[in-house]
Parts: sequence; structure tokens; C-alpha cells
Amino acid sequence: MSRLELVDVAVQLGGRTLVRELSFQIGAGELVGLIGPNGAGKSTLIKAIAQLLPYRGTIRLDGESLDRTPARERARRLAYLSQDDRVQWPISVADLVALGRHPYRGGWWRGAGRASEADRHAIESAMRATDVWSLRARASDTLSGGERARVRLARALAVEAPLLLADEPVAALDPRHQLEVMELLRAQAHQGASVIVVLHDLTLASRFCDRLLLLHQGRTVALGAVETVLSADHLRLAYGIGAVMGKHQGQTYIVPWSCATGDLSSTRSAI
Ligand SMILES: Nc1ncnc2c1ncn2[C@@H]1O[C@H](COP(=O)(O)OP(=O)(O)OP(=O)(O)O)[C@@H](O)[C@H]1O
Repeated sequence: MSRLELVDVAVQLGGRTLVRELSFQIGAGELVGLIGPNGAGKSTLIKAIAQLLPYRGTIRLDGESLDRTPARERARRLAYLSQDDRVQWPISVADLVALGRHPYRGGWWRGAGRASEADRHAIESAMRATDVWSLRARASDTLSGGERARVRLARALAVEAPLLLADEPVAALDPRHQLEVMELLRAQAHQGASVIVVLHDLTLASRFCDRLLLLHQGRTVALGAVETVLSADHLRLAYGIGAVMGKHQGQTYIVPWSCATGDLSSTRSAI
């Protein structure tokens, strides 16, 4: 049985259809990259899976419809890292990461200082893995964009959920931290989690993901093996670019190189 299953999922907002009849499955231990141009519907799809937007169709986690799963249980089984990186309160980094353990607690939040042994272990592991342990006493609203991104990822990892949805987790990161975060997501998958990561960097998508889902205008352009999805035709049709592709140490790198010329509208509408 697949871990996550979407059947004919569609999202309509403000009178527009943002995701169109999309079906796919992800197994335990898989890292799937969700790619596509700005406005393709990637965040909308991720939010629908996270039950943050109304949708049509069915989304099942371990065989159970997510819209029927009680909220607290869902919050343990599904960790969501949003694209929105605003930090609303001047709470410490440690307390922000500790919020990831909230679904395991009864009653109201008491902060990282009063966490159980299991909570403390999850919080510290997540902070060390994302390289933010040294920031633990800092006020979270004083962090740089990249530091904040890693702290928010730590909060999502602290949930220790079997499904991790990460919307552009490397967008604000320097190259080394981008690689570290992708290795971390890979490691989460190796340990049995199912991970969906939204990416704009096609080389990272190619190198680290098991499969890719390429969206354009809310539709699936391609879903499958990295080499199949990242074809020159798909890049031209979905992104309107020409790219330089090559191999290094047996892995594919992709450098967006030129804006495709000519009328793409007819080919795009055919996708
Ligand atoms: N609440 C809403 N009402 C109407 N349209 C919306 C709403 N939210 C998003 N959209 C539109 O839906 C489309 C898809 O948005 P979405 O954020 O899912 O794109 P994306 O693929 O994540 O893009 P990006 O790469 O820019 O983050 C966009 O055209 C966006 O303007």
C-alpha cells in the first residue's frame, strides 16, 4: 500500500481552477520533487494535501482519508513546512522548534524548557541536523532569512511525521546549506519518511529526488523518473527555457540557459 495517495484531486479558489484532477501515489522512503514554473499550483497542491485548502477528490495517508483524520492525529502524521517565512512572535529559536512537538502534548503549550525526554530528543536532533543548535537562545525574529528557513525546517523535522511536505525549503539558503538540507531530506526518506519537496533548482531536483512531478497551469506535465521528467521538451514547454544539461560523477546537472523563443502558447495549451 502506498503511504500517500491522491485520486482526482482538484482545487478551485476565487472562481479559478488551480489544480486539475491530479492523481499520484508516494511510497514510504520516497523523496518526490514537485517542480514547475511560478503559479503552476505547487503550493496550492501542497496546502491541499496538508488539509489547509478545500479540494475535490480523495487524499489518503496510509489508506485513511485525511479529511476524516482527527486534527491532532493528522498533525503527528503530516509535517508541513510552508513557503511563508514570517515569524510572528519574538520567541526563542528553541521554543519555535519545540512547537513541532505540540501535537504530542495534552493541554496548552509550555515551551521547550518543560518538554518530555522524547520531545527534547526530537527537538535537539532536528536543531543539530539543520545546523541551528547554536542559535537556540536567539529570538527567532532576529534571524537572517537563511537561518530562519533552517529553524522552520527544524520545527517540521521535530514532528517526526511519516509524511513531510516542504515548500521551497532551500529557496533562501546559501549553496552549502542547500546541499545539507537536500541531504537531510534524503536521509529522512532513507529512514522511511515520505517526503514531497517543492524546488526551483532543477539540479537539486535531479540529484536528490527519486521521482519528479512537473506541474504547469495546475496540470501534470510529467510524473516519473528524473531523466524522463527533465527532458528538453518538458523544460521548454513548462518553463519556456532552454537548458544546458550534463553529467558530473554520474549525476545530471541542469543550468537554465536561455529563454525559449517562438510562440509557446500552442504547445503549452497542448500539455
Ligand atoms: N486564494 C487564491 N485565490 C485565487 N487564486 C489563487 C489563490 N491562491 C493562489 N492563487 C493563484 O493560484 C496559482 C497557483 O499558485 P501557487 O502558489 O500554488 O503557485 P506555485 O506553483 O506554488 O508558484 P511559485 O513558484 O510562484 O511559488 C497562482 O496563479 C496564484 O496567483
